[in-house]
Amino acid sequence: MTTQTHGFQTEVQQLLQLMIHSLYSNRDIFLRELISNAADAADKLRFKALENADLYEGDGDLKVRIKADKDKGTLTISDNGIGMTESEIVEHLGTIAKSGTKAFFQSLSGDAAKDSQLIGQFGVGFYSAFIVADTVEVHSRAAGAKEGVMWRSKGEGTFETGPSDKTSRGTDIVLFLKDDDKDFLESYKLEQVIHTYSDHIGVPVELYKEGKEEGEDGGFAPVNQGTALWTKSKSEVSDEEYVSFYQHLSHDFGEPLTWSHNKVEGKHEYTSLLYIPKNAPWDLYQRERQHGLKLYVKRVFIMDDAEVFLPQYLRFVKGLVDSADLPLNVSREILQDSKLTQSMKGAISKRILSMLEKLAKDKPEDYAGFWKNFGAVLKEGPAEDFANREAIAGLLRFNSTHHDDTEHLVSLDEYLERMPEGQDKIYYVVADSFNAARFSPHLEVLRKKGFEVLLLSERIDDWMMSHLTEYKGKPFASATRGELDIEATDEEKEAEKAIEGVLAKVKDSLGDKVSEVRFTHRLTDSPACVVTDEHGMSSQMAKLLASVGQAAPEVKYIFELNPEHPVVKSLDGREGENFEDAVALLFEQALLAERGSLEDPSGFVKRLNKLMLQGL
Ligand SMILES: Nc1ncnc2c1ncn2[C@@H]1O[C@H](COP(=O)(O)OP(=O)(O)OP(=O)(O)O)[C@@H](O)[C@H]1O
Repeated sequence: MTTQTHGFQTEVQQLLQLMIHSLYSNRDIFLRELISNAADAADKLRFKALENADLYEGDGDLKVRIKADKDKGTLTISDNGIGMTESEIVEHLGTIAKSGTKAFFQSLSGDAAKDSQLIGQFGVGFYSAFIVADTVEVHSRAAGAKEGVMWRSKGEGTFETGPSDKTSRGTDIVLFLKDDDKDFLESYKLEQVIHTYSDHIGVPVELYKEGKEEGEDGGFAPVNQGTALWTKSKSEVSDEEYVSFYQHLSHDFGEPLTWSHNKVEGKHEYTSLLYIPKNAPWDLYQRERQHGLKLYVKRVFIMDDAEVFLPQYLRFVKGLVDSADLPLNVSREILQDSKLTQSMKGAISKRILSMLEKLAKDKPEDYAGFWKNFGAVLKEGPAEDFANREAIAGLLRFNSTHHDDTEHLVSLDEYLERMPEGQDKIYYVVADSFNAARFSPHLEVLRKKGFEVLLLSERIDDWMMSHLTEYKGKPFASATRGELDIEATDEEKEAEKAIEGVLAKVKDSLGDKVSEVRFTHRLTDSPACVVTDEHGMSSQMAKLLASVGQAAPEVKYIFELNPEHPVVKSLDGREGENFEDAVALLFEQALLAERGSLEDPSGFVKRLNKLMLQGL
């Protein structure tokens, strides 16, 4: 083997120039790239050795070793993986073997900030060594080869190759660090970076410890554990290990409620490890809060908080995904546009929902705890995740007229199970508080018929219900919106007939304040109520909009009268001011029950006092 000088492919020269300037603020990544290459070299050897175990040459204990030499100012990253032959080293470390490389370089703008982003996405690989080194020397001996090969470059257009005296299998990458980057000779710095990037990669990473006796381990001590926990099969991992891994992953001191560990094979290949925490983090409702899964690609850590794998309404989930299909240099931007990520997100969402279903079924008490902490977040689900609406609905919990207290919650399945014959809808009411919902006049007839009504009073509820149309084939029906579709009895019809003329007079009296006046059968004890149109804006939605400072159109109510109520019946005989006052009072009490407040409370009080005086 002779010593030779080679020119880098034009694109490599461009990459080197751009990268050194634009990636300096992320200089740590060189270590990730080189460790990841070393781990890949181990993986490749393992794969080849499946067919030819001789390639191990008696050394199957694959690892990565990192040694800093302060006297020489060098940092060496060594592996005993597959190694490279002379022709391989010239090809791999002299060119960029990626399709679209030319077009990529043409797309660069010359603006360092923009380009650094693009270069980061492109992937810098081995060449990132030049971010911190002014000279890089590689010594490699390929598995099965007799001779070693040397590669050396200053990263300026050319590189040299020649014989190397390396006899052991694998590759040593020797970085002659620039003066400004000598901090990478310090073990604390190395340990920190190695921990961040390779804590759970499948190959042990060892660091040379100064002053440690050079025994059998040659002075090296492990920095990472060398086994990616999620790569083990479920049966190999104990509950304690899952819990401690959760704590490591989430920085949560507590224990998770449950977890799910899955290897997916087939069209896409990935492993996911997903945890449901027991406690909500303090910033769960802060919009700018980071959330997402840790992303690994082939066991190499890529990024924290990869939010693309989790919908917002499942943002409390902690965990990781390890993909075999994504490229190592994948960026957030690429993930965002990738079909693969979208399909993984879909599958992961389903997985989490079924994990919650299982928890609800097997450990209802734990599920109740989960609901208390995260229920309000899950309620965002029907609006965000159309495809999984039914599954999400099945996980929702409600107060209902069945228990008539705030303590007991019911699921939709329980509701359906109890549904009496003749009932074909799931009735609910949304009000400002539990009691306002519970005592809402709109429920009177439903209660009388023995129909259960879900009582909702959280801010998000009205918005959530507007995204739920049915569950297991049964439509949802708001007790306060639209018609109730409950057939009137003969007596009710007669009562209506008797005071038919009243409707038009009441409408005249109220004018624009209401959109319509009609008789209703939803009331038994109350004389009147207001309802909103099936498609119109509800009181709660209007309040929600107002609370976030948005202009809400005025809610136009339909005023409904109970034809069997004596006060309503009495309208027929009233005239003039007496009639006007009675109508106004009926309307105002209906508004009070619906909204809890009036626009003109003093007018209401005056009318009420007048009525009391008459009664004295
Ligand atoms: N430690 C090593 N042992 C054996 N081969 C190596 C080693 N480091 C690099 N190589 C070879 O050099 C090639 C180029 O490495 P480089 O890091 O530039 O790109 P890559 O690993 O293919 O892609 P990327 O890093 O963008 O995922 C590798 O594909 C591999 O064949």
